[in-house]
Amino acid sequence: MRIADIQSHIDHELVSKDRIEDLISKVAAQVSQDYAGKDLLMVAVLKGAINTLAALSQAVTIPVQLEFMSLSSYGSGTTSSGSITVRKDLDCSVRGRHILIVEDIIDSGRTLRWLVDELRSRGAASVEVFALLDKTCRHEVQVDVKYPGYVIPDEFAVGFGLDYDERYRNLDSIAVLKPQEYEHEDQGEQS
Ligand SMILES: O=P(O)(O)OC[C@H]1O[C@H](OP(=O)(O)OP(=O)(O)O)[C@H](O)[C@@H]1O
Ligand code: HPA
Ligand SMILES: [Mg+2]
Repeated sequence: MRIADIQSHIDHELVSKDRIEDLISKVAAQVSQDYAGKDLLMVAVLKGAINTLAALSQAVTIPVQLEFMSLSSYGSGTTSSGSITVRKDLDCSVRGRHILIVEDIIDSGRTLRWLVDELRSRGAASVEVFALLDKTCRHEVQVDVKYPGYVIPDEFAVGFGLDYDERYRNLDSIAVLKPQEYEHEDQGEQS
């Protein structure tokens, strides 16, 4: 789905499809070089990272293993609940493995902080991060990112895996919705 298909819902584009592809191909080249000859396990944080993982894993030139963990803290709103829910854990042990966490966005940083600490405590040999988007102005905790993505402003983004209330994940670029699209949000609800 493109912005033109849902134009009446979209306020503005933040990152075009071309810029997403450009960044992912550069990161893929670097990852292929950095992990050449190593046994790399890419861990995608579902659901948001689904598109980023698909694109990155196809663009690398080395064999990698793909695993998934489903974490949630936003639910149906635009603010973090502050607590991470594990909806699905990994199917394999990470002990002694080189891990690249693949994320769609760093906002407060809490999801990644939790996951990096968790994988290290499970005995991973190394844990690095690629996140397609980064709202640096909203970080509440510190996270080291080896492969940085695009810095975006403090606006709630959708597309390329990112949702608002489970919608818009299948948009092929990153955009901000019109204000009225967010208006049904219950301000009292922790999502
Ligand atoms: O830096 P943070 O403030 O922790 O926010 C980032 C996380 O929030 C979103 O996940 P969400 O909880 O919406 O789950 P989803 O990926 O299934 O949409 C996003 O996909 C990241 O995983
Ligand atoms: O801007 C965002 N969009 C979608 N999901 C998110 N999770 C944290 N920040 C965001
Ligand atoms: Mg979400």
